Amino acid sequence: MYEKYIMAIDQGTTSSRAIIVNQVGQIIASDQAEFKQYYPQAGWVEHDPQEIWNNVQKVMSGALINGQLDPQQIHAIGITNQRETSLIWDQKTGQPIYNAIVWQSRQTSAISDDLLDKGYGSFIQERTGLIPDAYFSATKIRWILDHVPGAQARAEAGDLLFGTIDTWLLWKLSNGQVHMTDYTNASRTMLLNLKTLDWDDEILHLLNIPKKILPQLKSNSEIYAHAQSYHFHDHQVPIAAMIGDQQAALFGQLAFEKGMVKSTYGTGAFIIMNTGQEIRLSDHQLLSTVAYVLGDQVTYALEGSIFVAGSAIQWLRDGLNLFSKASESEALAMDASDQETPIYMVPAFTGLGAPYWNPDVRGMILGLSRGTNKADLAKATLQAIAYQVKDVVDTMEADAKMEINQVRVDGGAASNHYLLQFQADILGKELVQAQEVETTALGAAYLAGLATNYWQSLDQLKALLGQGQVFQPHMDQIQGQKLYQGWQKAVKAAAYYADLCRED
Ligand SMILES: Nc1ncnc2c1ncn2[C@@H]1O[C@H](COP(=O)(O)OP(=O)(O)O)[C@@H](O)[C@H]1O
Ligand SMILES: O=P(O)(O)OC[C@H](O)CO
Repeated sequence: MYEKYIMAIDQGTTSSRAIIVNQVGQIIASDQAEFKQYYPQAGWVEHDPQEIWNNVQKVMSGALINGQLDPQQIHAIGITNQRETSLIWDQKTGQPIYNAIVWQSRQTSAISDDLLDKGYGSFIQERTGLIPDAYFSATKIRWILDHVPGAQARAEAGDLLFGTIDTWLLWKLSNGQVHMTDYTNASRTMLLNLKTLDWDDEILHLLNIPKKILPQLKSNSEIYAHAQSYHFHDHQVPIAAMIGDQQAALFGQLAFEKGMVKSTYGTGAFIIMNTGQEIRLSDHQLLSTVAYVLGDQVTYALEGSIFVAGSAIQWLRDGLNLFSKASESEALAMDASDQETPIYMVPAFTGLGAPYWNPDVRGMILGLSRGTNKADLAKATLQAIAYQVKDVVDTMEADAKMEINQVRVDGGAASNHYLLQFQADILGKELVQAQEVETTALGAAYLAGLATNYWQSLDQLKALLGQGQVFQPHMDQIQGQKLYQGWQKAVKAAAYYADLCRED
């Protein structure tokens, strides 16, 4: 008898991955492929949904080929995805009526500004746990229905379907048979009522979004459908997990206990604290969200979302051509000499997310001198990622009224040891790197395995994953405080400049 495996699809902002995991939690094969980013106007970011689907099929095949596996060896599939990114398609033809509007895109900010101007901020936060912003799906849906001729009428007639990327992939994988989402992705739409765990009729009414375009709500670990894609021929492979990628990373980090915190460093950085069965509404502009739903038990979380982290390193690489690989930033930063007046980079390319939520701020570099070189810029950029995470972790401690002793870290940029050491130093906290870098995909694999009896319990999962490198804080506290105060001044300067521009 063949050995059986779980396949997890991780559809991220810049690339898609497929991994194949064995019973002891090891990744035995994987594949990854980047896909195109569309920037139709300044501040807009879009993806082609068909290209995403092709890209996902390619990595599914690639992982099977790389592992030299027979598709029949796949026991179940889990899906995890970039969250909030939204698309609408025609239910009969399956054709998207517009590109997917990506989470980072600011093209819908007039709609969220309008909600705030009309005083709906706290109403929406109480219902959904979110601060009205272009980041979330609701404004993206409204924008597509407004901008595609005839779309509102077609939506009202029940001809159109909305989905985040989990929903789109499930719909494609099931050959258009099921239209479902999970509670974590739904909790990022700004349409889910966190208490009732149902779509919120009043918010739908406020935004004039017809309920019939929304998918059915499901837990994170159950069989939704069987894959009909060509990979599996007639073999019935259950699709048994869907979960937003940041929640998947929390699950993949095995952060099942209340108070546990993870920070993922990818395109953006996302810090999540497990708050157990309690919805903790933030007093400081963090988000309350669903961490995961297993059976009928809901676990909630507090989240700080930072829009630009690893993508600032990408900008140094592709925008400024300072180096050819993101990983080179590590050696460069280590080479940079300490300056009396440190250089600060505020990477607010698409505004600032948590805890500032200032969509108008743009990037700024302060403290340049004639001697500034690319090593200094690499260092300032990596430090900026760490400062933004500190902004969120400090806020999270204030909100949760508890001290966070340890942060579990993962994501592409978490392979940068300069970043992690500086992060531990500036937080004054221990960081624990995941032993397996693909924690996001592992989270989805674990959930698919739990739904299909591949694994039996959370305790069994805990035994699968060892811990990676630990980073302890070494920096003198006074020095750390001084550096961080400089960062806070730099953010104020960037916000002040945005205010001045607004007055013009
Ligand atoms: N060694 C590194 N140092 C700093 N940044 C890195 C490093 N490796 C990757 N990155 C950054 O991490 C991001 C990729 O991480 P990943 O987790 O794959 O992101 P995503 O899931 O958002 O597509 C890119 O923005 C890249 O610039
Ligand atoms: O694809 P990532 O890893 O950049 O994650 C994107 C987040 O889910 C956006 O909220």
